[in-house]
Amino acid sequence: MTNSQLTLVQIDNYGPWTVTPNPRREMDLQTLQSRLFADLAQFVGSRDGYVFFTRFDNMVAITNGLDRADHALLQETIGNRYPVTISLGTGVDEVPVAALEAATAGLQQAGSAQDCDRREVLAGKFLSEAEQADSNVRIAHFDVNDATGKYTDQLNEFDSFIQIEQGYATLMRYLREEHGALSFFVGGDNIISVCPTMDEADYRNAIDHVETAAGVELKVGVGTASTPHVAGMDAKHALEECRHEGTAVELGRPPEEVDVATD
Ligand SMILES: Nc1nc2c(ncn2[C@@H]2O[C@H](COP(=O)(O)OP(=O)(O)OP(=O)(O)O)[C@@H](O)[C@H]2O)c(=O)[nH]1
Repeated sequence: MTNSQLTLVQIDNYGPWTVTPNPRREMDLQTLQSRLFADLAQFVGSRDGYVFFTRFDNMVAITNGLDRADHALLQETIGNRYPVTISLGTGVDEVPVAALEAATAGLQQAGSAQDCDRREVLAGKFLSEAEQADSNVRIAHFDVNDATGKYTDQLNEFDSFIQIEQGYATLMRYLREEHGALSFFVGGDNIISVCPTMDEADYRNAIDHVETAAGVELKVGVGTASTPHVAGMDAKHALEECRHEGTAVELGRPPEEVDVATD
């Protein structure tokens, strides 16, 4: 079955820290945030998960394949190396937004993001070993058609950015509202979504909606597997098939074929 295990990563009491004893230099905060994201990407990615920077003070990870001990180790290693600590909330559901709601509830029940005594909370449900073996996560990798020719080589960077961001904003809202899928901008013209069970027409409707509402043309490759990395790789291969065939939507291979592949 499709089952997403999502983790909300929240920097503890970060707002007050950024201004104590005085407001800190903005580029120092940006350095800390991007290094923390890089360390999370390394830790989660090496265990075949995905993490997205979202607002940097709060980040969202897809953690199918990572258990409670992995999460506790992540908190320990960040706490040892950074001037801030992180709380982690987890949730599991067929519908990604429901998994994130559950993950969020665990942290919100433990206190506010800005409580000075709420630190390193680890709350929520994890897939059991048996559930992990029986579950698949679905990754959709969206890409703007000919972003280089239409935007990068034609417009200044800010106007290109507006186009890409408008496409992203339209897609993220549509998939969230229609399907409970969660979409994340990952750089360039790429958006990665964690999705519940959706068919080809659902993806096509999403792409049509973005073209009509924002004037941005997308294509998408979809992968389904036991971990985000394996599902995401199959999505990338499916996207290459879109490029090759000139199609807008390619659903990858069935999970039983994807999970035994070595790429
Ligand atoms: N995060 C991420 N970014 C990528 C990936 N592939 C390409 N990009 C980014 O996307 C930008 C545009 O590359 P493409 O999407 O290949 O180029 P395009 O001009 O849109 O051409 P087509 O996609 O073939 O229509 C690159 O400069 C990269 O920044 C990827 O797999 N992941």
